[in-house]
Amino acid sequence: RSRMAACTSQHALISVKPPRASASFGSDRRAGNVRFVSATSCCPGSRKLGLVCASNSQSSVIEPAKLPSSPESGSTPKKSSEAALILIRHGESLWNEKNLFTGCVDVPLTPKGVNEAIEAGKRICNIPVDVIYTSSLIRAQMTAMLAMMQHRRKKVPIIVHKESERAHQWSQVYSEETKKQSIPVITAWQLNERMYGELQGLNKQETADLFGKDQVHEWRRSYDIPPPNGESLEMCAERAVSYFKEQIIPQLVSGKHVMIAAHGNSLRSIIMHLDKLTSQEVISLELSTGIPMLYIFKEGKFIRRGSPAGPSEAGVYAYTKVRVFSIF
Ligand SMILES: O=C(O)[C@H](O)COP(=O)(O)O
Repeated sequence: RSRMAACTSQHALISVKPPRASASFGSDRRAGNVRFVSATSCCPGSRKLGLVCASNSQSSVIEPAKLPSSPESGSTPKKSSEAALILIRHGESLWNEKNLFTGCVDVPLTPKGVNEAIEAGKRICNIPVDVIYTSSLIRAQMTAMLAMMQHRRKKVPIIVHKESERAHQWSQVYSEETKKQSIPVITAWQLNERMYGELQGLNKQETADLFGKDQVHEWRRSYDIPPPNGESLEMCAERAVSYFKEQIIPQLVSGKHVMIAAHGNSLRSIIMHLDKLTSQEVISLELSTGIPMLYIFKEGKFIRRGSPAGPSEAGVYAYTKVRVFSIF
């Protein structure tokens, strides 16, 4: 708490309120998964500038979040001036576990990743979700599905197949009632992890030993320097943020609550856009696996609400100083 207060006064980015439900916070409570690392200490394990303090931080900045409501039934939400946007980086994959560059290689979750996805689902179980977007990669899809299994509405997430006319036709649902109990899951390659080029499959530590720590850090975190024959974050942002603007924002504008399950770098590029981070600031943005982040879309603006807390703290959310950004 005092650490956080110090952090707040130092960087003036987080507003602190005493945790109301601190007694019920579990030991794994994580305040958020957006972490800035660069200079002085903000939270244990991070080195500066907590937009939201690093995961594993005991204390959190919380405030009851006012969440948009969702109609209790019906697949078409009423037009609302507020909509929830949940972003989740997939849980740990088999190659995260082995510390291998993964990029667009389609690797499944580990048992730990499965658990992370389930825990993520518990954190968002009370937040309405009308439509889910995932990348075309299995680790993001597994995460989305496992998370939705925890949702209190118990709607069935159904992947929308549009890869061919036949796939589309053959996956039709002919009951309006059943449709109401379903959530469409739209998969899009544009949300895939950045393509890591010739680093895919290489061990991150061994690559750093071979090419030097600084070179590998530049490939992994710089904005516009691509790894050999791969995508820079800027290139990844071109497709991911364009898709977000063209396909996802219209859903939010129409009042639909959206969840996106994607990847470290495709989500970094979207967060960079939402939070108007500079190409310097995004270097220090790290996302943990399996921790959801909540934004409220209201009147054309995104309000960052941090990371929803676990189920024992229903109604209490990690909260960062509200930064409002207009998309228009
Ligand atoms: O593709 C990968 O290897 C990871 O998902 C993200 O890796 P990074 O943290 O090295 O960008």
